[in-house]
Amino acid sequence: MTRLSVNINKIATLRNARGGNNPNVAHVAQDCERFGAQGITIHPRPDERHITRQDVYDLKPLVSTEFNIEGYPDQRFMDLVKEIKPEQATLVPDPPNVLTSNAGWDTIKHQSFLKEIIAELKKEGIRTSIFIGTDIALIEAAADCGSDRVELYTEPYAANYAKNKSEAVKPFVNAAEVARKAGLGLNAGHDLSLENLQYLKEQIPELDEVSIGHALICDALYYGLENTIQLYLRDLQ
Ligand SMILES: CC(=O)[C@@H](O)[C@H](O)COP(=O)(O)O
Ligand SMILES: NCC(=O)COP(=O)(O)O
Repeated sequence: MTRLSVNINKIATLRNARGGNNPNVAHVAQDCERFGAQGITIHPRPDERHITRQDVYDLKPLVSTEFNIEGYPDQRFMDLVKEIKPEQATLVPDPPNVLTSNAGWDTIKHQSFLKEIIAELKKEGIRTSIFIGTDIALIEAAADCGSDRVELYTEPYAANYAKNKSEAVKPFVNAAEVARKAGLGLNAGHDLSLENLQYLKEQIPELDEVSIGHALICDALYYGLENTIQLYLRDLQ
């Protein structure tokens, strides 16, 4: 079964736009779970452009499925994650000012750093995932870092899907095979949508989890949040 983890960053973006508490991020997270989401993902960035530190504390006691916290593992992130103890921490190589995540880790260049971080998180009982591209050597190096899982950065797949979906998915199918052989669990995320999700799942049925935010929240403006979550779950059958 591939779990759908709904990334609620954009709910916080809308809330922050007016400075109040509408939409209520914690209530939306609970509703996402009630509508069938099998996880909640957040990415508390240093500038708090969407998810704030307080949101993380507010969400912790309420998330009843799987809580996945993404971010660059600086001291701020590590202290927060070790205190909150989510089911999963996803390590993302984002610099503070990046518009959105736009690359995976160089797990060869940063191997000693990542090994240390992952050991620290696993000591707390937190499952680890490394956000990564489809480079075979880097995926093998992710296993050497001791990570439980990798999350395939799927923006290149989404960007090329309309042009030629079979070509777009090939690197990801290969990467999934290498991850499996290396004993890594397999997540995927970034720019997944109702256009491209079903084909990805058909080509990589062994996916453990997809985390989806931007497109899903945009779809919810038209279909409603409950219907939208059901549509994404349908595409993961
Ligand atoms: C790691 C990943 O692909 C997403 O969590 C992405 O970081 C979303 O971040 P924004 O919602 O800030 O674009
Ligand atoms: N890890 C990917 C994620 O959480 C959501 O990415 P997106 O769907 O907002 O592009």
